[in-house]
Amino acid sequence: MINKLVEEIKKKNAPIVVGLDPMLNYVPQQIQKAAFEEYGETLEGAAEAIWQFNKGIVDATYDLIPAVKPQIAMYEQFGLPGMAAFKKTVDYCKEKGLIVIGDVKRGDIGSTSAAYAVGHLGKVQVGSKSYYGFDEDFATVNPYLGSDGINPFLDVCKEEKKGIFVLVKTSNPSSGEFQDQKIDGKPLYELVGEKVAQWGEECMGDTYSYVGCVVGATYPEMGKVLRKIMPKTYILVPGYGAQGGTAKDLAPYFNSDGLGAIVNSSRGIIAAYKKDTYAKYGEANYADASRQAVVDMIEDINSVL
Ligand SMILES: O=c1ccn([C@@H]2O[C@H](COP(=O)(O)O)[C@@H](O)[C@H]2O)c(=O)[nH]1
Repeated sequence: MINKLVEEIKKKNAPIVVGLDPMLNYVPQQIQKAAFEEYGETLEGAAEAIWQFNKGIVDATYDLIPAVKPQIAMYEQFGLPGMAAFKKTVDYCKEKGLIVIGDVKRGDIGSTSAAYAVGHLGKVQVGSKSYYGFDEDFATVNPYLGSDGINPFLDVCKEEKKGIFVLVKTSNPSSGEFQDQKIDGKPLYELVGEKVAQWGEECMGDTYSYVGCVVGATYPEMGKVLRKIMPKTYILVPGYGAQGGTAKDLAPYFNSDGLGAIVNSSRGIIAAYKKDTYAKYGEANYADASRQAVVDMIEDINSVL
């Protein structure tokens, strides 16, 4: 899957991923109204509304982008109907030829991580049969439990030809509380980066490993150091746009081949119609606003490569 990700990024000349993080207050009134008329103001109604919203955005942008990153928390908040909307979104994006990065941030003791890996990337055995659960192409993984928590994901990735993105330096303001702490003079995020490079060596695609990492756009100096520590690791970069990361910060996340990083924007794309720049589209044409925001983001990122 890492080879396909690289191919699609090159083909579309778009090192970006659209984050499908639907909040109900981003969903235009006409979509909410139709969903609530059918299902009432219920969890089912909310799930239908976010699914229809996502579908509109995917239909308007899939030809421009290589990948999407649905954030599972935004679906989970609506309970089982929300999880069904997550699955529907994953399946629909794959039908449209998009690579799906499940932003699920899993990781636990070995046996539990194995179940997460099977549920999100692999197949679960039921008697003599086996079934895919959510079936994303990549999943984000929290490395805090160490190799025990990562290895089951690597096993499933090898079998299924899928991949993971391991949290190395997250974009949020308090990420330094633990991640920047020094151990024998080295910040923890660097130690995790070294470990990611090591895990990745035995999981190589053609040029990049299918063990990727997450480094926030909001910490460009650290991004520069981490790029060097993990030359063959694809970096998923959240924090562009709504969190303040800018294109000029991002050049050091890429390798000299112009590859090696994929930049995420969620609110900046899916709620573009709420921003002054795209207000002319209006709520009814929210998907057209998202398309224009994607075009602008691609141009912005490519301008620094
Ligand atoms: O370090 C991290 C890791 C994950 N995220 C996730 O990315 C998106 C960002 O959304 P925006 O609206 O573009 O800010 C969201 O799903 C986060 O959970 C992150 O921001 N930082």
